[in-house]
This record gives sequence, C-alpha cells and structure tokens, in this order.
Amino acid sequence: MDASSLFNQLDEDFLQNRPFVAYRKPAADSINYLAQQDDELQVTADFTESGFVFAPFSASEQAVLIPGKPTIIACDQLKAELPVDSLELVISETERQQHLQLVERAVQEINESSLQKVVLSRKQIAKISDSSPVTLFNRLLSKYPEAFVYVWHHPKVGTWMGATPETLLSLNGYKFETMALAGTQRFEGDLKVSWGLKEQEEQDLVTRDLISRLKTFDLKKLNIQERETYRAGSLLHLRTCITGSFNRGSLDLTQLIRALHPTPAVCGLPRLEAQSFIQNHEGYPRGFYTGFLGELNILEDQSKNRNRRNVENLAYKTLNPVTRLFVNLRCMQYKSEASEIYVGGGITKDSIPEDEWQETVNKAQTIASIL
Ligand SMILES: C=C(O[C@@H]1C=C(C(=O)O)C=C[C@H]1O)C(=O)O
Repeated sequence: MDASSLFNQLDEDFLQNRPFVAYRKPAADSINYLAQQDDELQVTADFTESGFVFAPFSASEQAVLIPGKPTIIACDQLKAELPVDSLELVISETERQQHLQLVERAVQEINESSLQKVVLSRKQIAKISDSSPVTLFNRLLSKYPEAFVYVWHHPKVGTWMGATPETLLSLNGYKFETMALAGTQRFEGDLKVSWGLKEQEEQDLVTRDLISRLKTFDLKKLNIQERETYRAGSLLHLRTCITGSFNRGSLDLTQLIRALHPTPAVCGLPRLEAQSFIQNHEGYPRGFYTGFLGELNILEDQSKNRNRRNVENLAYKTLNPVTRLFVNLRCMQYKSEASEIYVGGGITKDSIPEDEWQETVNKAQTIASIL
C-alpha cells in the first residue's frame, strides 16, 4: 500500500464506520495503520494483549484495544495544504471567567492543603466546516513532523485525533524511556529562552515523581538526562528525558503503566489529591484527553545484522515486544457538528489565573491552526 491508497482506505474505513487507527511516530517517515473487521468494542484490563491501546484519563474507565499488528506505509513526501488562517475559535466570556475561577480555587487549595500541583483543563468547541478527519490527520502530519500524530476511530467511542509531544513510556524488551514534560511558553523564534521559577519548579516536581516511581521497580540502569527546552509546534516546554533498563524477568507492564499514569504532567501531586480536585472541580469528563495511546506489545524484529543468512535463519532472529505509549494531548474529539479541543495546564501556588487561561488559548492553537 502507498500513502495515497492509505488515505483512500482511511476515508473508506471512516465512511463504513469501522474501528481503525493511523499514526506516525515522532520524526518517522512512515505511517502505521491498524483496522478491525468487526465493530466489537475490545478492551484491555492488564495490557497483556498486543495491538493499539487507547486509554482514558481515569483508570476506572476501560482502555480500548484494536488488536493486531499494524501495517507500515512509507510516507516520506507528505505535503498537505494547510489553511492560511487558523480557525477563529469562539471563546465566550463565561468560559474565560469559569477557568479563571477554577485556577483561583486551585491556588487556594494548594495554599491550604497538601496539594502541590494540579493540572486543570477545559474543552474548547470548534465548528469545523467541511473537512473530513482524514484530511485533518493529513494536515497534522505535515504541520507537526516531530510529534506523535494520530487519527483513531471506533463506532462505539467516536473519533479522536491529535499531535502530542509527550511520551508516557517506550519499552523495548527491558529498556525503557519516559519523559518529564511541563512548563509552557510561546515559541517566538528562539530556543534559547529563560524559564520562570514557577515553570522550573512545576517541571521538577514531575521529574522527581517519575524517578521515585521508577525506583520502586527492579532497575538495572537509570539515566536522567539534562533538562532542555523542547519545541512542540508554536510552544516550548521544559523536558527531562529519563531512560534505563529493568533487570531481566522483573518487569510487570501492568504495574509499570499503573505507576506512571497519570503523571503529574497531566494530573498533579500528590496524585490522589489532584485526582479528587479534578473530579470535584473541573466540571466535565476528560474522557480520553490526558489518557494514553499507542502500540502495546508489538513484536519487532530487532536483529542487528539483517543479512541474508540471518533473515533465512530464524535462530538469528530476535523478536522483542515493543510498547510505545504517548500522552493524549493537543487533541480533539472530532464531531461533524461541533468538535471539541481539549487543553489544560499545571497549576501551582505561583499560578496567575490570567496567564493560565492564556496558556490554554495558546495550546488550543495546535489543533485550531489546521482546521
Ligand atoms: C495538559 C497539557 O499539557 C501538559 C501540561 C503542561 C504545562 O502545564 O505546562 C505542559 C505539557 C504537558 O505535560 C495540555 O496540553 O493540555
């Protein structure tokens, strides 16, 4: 299959209301595609299956699975036409006031309780005129080559798409990668920017929490890279990449995912206090926003030397289970009448409500700019 027949296939899947997912990994030059022949809602409770997982924010809701191994389609010269002007999002003053009050309420709670950080979000309605989700997916691919870009559809759940900069967990055999991504400012053409104390502390909380959670596992190696400024489209974030490996035989993927998700980058600290603040005050169900998605236990041929002899001789083949999960951010639930863009940001004791509001407006542009 080539890229253009893939896009026809995706249009067809969407019209026929078949479950499917198409995605491109960060900086990859291929798209992966996986579809399901029936419309049964398959779920995973313990992440032992193999396929593509689409998990909601709340661990008490079910994670959907499209089982199987994806087809890989080369797509090195994709160039979708991008709209010249972003869609003008209609933001009501009531929505703005609600968000400002929500942030004020959180700052107060942080000052009066053990809550240190809570990530608060909102849903922004976007009226899309006549573009199909597949056209929008194509634009996301062109606009965000460094992101994990996807379109996902299930007749019993809906249609989601996004371009996320955040890895939750990448696991190749016993080697892992994760990241602490937090702190946001607009990209103004220069990567050499200074960061305020609020952003540095907010990101540091995420790094420290991830490390302490990883340390509860039987680790062979743990490397914490230097903190860097990372660009995600028109935004910049602070990022610390964390890599390492588990001792052989000691890895329980269910426990690992439960330990990492939801990270303080999308929920807060302490986790339980933040979860309950979100549940009691955010005022809408997040659904799959700030959940995670990606490849689960896909067997990949990892043979280093792929010469004829190795390919022919199965004894030389190393098949490793690979899991690559991303946090569902900069995403939208596509609905033909009125789609919903989800945006949020981390609140700490130093948050200024107006700035936090503006941050959500800026984040909404990731999606609005391709509509
Ligand atoms: C919650 C979102 O993003 C997260 C929150 C960030 C922040 O608070 O600065 C930055 C990156 C993400 O970890 C979002 O994009 O909706």
